[in-house]
Amino acid sequence: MAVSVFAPASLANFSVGFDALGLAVKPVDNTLLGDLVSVEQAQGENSLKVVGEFADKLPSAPEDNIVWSCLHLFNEAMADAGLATEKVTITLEKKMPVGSGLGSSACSVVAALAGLNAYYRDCFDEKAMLKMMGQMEAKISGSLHYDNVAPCYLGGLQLMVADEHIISRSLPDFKDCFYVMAYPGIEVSTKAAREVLPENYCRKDLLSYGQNLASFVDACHRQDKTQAFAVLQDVVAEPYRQQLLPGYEQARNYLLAQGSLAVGISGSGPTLFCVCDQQERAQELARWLQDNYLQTELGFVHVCRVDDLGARTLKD
Ligand SMILES: Nc1ncnc2c1ncn2[C@@H]1O[C@H](COP(=O)(O)OP(=O)(O)OP(=O)(O)O)[C@@H](O)[C@H]1O
Ligand SMILES: N[C@@H](CCO)C(=O)O
Repeated sequence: MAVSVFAPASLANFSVGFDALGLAVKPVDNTLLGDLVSVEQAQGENSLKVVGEFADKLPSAPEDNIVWSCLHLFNEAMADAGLATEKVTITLEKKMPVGSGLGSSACSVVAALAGLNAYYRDCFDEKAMLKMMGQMEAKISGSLHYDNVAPCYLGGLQLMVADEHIISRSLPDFKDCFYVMAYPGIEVSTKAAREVLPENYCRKDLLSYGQNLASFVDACHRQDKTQAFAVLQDVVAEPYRQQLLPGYEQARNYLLAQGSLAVGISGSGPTLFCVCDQQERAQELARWLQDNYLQTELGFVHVCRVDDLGARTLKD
């Protein structure tokens, strides 16, 4: 039996929750923005085939692909649980640009691990899976943060909680909002974007950070859109990372002047996101970003909604 799992793009940090908030997104035109992994029984040894638009951006040796590490981690977990495994052929359809700020590695990790779990008829529960996903993200980015893998796996808006037995909780999101995601077509590695951040923050920023995040979470629970987007300001990463994003400041100023509810950096960038509550306005801003924010022919812009489903098995 072969299984195929799709894992969607995500917007980590959401400006106010560095390493602590993440939102899964899906284009309104039904484009599959994310990675696809299929798992089937092998004739011989384990193998990994990589296809798709961004396949050539990944290391050529299968052992250097994070999906291969996922297979090893999953097989170890099966062995520890006293469960038998088979040799498998894995196909990764790499639809996500690498180093994009859209959670590209998370898409591969989540699709691979969820695909393997589906293949073995859900041997592991959600928490066990999330822990493995976090471990694989940490291997790639050098630090443990769940703000891409949790929304990508579980869907919706996720808040990372400081309890390793829970890891992530769903927050109520704003169903009438559109998220315009503009990927400029250049690569910014998560590691490099973390290295530009200061070791220490001043008291003023610390206080703003706590207040913005708390106000945002409160506004989500009360479905107070005005408060939620009024406090969506990033004092932790954006001031230091915007130097890595050509044209970011100009685009941000334009989009806010045109009535966007909020503008920010998706994950570690270079993707920019802006929020609108009218689809027509979102489409207009998407066209502007297409003409003014993209740097190479690899760039794209999508008008998205929240993806409530997260990783899902696709039927043939
Ligand atoms: N299947 C895979 N998908 C993505 N990156 C992979 C994969 N396998 C190995 N890599 C390597 O992992 C690194 C991913 O880097 P990084 O964390 O900056 O990217 P990312 O996950 O695409 O970022 P972002 O979360 O900003 O989209 C790259 O060096 C890439 O070559
Ligand atoms: N929270 C992480 C997300 C990386 O995709 C960061 O901003 O470094």
